[in-house]
Amino acid sequence: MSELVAGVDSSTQSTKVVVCDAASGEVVRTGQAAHPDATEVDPAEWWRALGTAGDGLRGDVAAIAVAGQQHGMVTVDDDGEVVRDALLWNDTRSAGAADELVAELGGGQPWAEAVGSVPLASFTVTKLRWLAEHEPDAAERVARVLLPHDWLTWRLLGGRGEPTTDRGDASGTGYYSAVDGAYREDLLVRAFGREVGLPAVLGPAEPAGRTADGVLVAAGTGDNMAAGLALELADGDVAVSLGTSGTVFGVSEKPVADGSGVVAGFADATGRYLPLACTLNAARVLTSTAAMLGTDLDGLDKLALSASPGAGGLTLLPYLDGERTPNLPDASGSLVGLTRANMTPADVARAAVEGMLCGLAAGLDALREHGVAVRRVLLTGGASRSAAVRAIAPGVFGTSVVVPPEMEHVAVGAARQAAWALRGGPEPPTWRAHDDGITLTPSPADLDAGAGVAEAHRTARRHLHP
Ligand SMILES: Nc1ncnc2c1ncn2[C@@H]1O[C@H](COP(=O)(O)OP(=O)(O)O)[C@@H](O)[C@H]1O
Ligand SMILES: O=C(CO)[C@@H](O)[C@H](O)COP(=O)(O)O
Repeated sequence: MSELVAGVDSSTQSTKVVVCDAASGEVVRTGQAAHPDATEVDPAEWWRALGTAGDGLRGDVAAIAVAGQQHGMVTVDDDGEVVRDALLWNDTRSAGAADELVAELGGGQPWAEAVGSVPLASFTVTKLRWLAEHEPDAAERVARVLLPHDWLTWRLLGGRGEPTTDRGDASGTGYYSAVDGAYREDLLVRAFGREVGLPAVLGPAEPAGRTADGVLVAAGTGDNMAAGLALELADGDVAVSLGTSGTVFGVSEKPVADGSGVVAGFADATGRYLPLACTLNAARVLTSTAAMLGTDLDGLDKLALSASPGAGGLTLLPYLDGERTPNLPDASGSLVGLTRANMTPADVARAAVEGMLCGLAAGLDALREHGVAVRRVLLTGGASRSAAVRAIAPGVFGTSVVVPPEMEHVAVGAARQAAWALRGGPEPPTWRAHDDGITLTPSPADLDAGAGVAEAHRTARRHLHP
């Protein structure tokens, strides 16, 4: 056994920690702790969760990296104290600020060209505008703005020195150009009204420092970027992550600049780009539907799989928490096409799984339109464990779906980055010794049914949200 490295996934619902062999990537132990269920959270809760999930980290780990939920606004004052609870990526209160900022620059395309993405309510830059407008006293006290992974990385270093970030997570702020490798402080000032301290952007294998115990702390990154590192995405591979958010992303050598805002032009954690489409409603559509039907997730799977494709004509637009793609922050969900025949637990369960997947299929189409090759989809995130998701996804996505071996990909990607920082060199260590997982290939009947389901979803969406 070579040295050990730790990877942290501080995502929306929980913190997961994995400890891996630095040479092979073999996972030797894991831990997990829940986060509060809210869209604004005291960052101290993440630190507490890291302490619980990482219990046992001490002593034998040579390096660590933190991957965090993207976009969250963590504000700190001159003493390094948190000014207010962090506003998370799924907090939509800054939707009005997003509209203002887009209008001020003359539309989405100038933003996409400046920083890769059109700022929607998720993006940090819109949260800063909201803070300046709605909480001027708090805004006054802000000395620095950090992302969740930046703040946790800084805490690991004891709050000493200047905070750091990486190109991947910085690309989700709305005030960093991954193409130029530079902050667009003019856009931050436009949003917030004044300058504010920003973390230094580290290179992919550049360490942030060492903990008081001498553990090397790598740059860290955003959670989707870390999943990309773990999945070792190659040309033609597209990841679909089904966590709190649903994300669809691939890795590309060239940046995208989608002025419609559907595809965000993020950077990855290796120096390339990570075009990504994101929905606000993924795994929790299934938990909420299961709860409504008085069953658990296994029960929901059984019900969904007992119904026919298309759920007897029932379509769920699952905008339960508003929606980001399409940009409908104030939307609510709709069940369309109810009849006496399909008003059954089985059809409702099926419509929930199909509706969630259709949002991601639309993201997949948008990625294709922006030149991302889609030869197969790799499933990750909590809801990728669902038997119904695995059965229905190949038809709805219209392509082969790979279910990689069970592991926490975000945390493993962070661990791989930690191993890279430890070893150095131009490329991360090769960890793909493990097998590729299960490949699910859609039959012609699955493809037909999936196309019908996606069309019904599009029709319902056009009708209800023209
Ligand atoms: N077998 C399953 N079927 C459906 N959903 C599942 C299953 N197992 C876990 N989940 C869901 O996955 C979600 C957690 O996934 P995760 O990727 O960790 O989310 P996040 O990164 O947003 O915190 C939870 O909502 C949980 O209910
Ligand atoms: O905002 C995005 C992507 O742009 C989200 O994907 C967040 O990064 C949160 O991820 P999960 O906690 O849902 O995995």
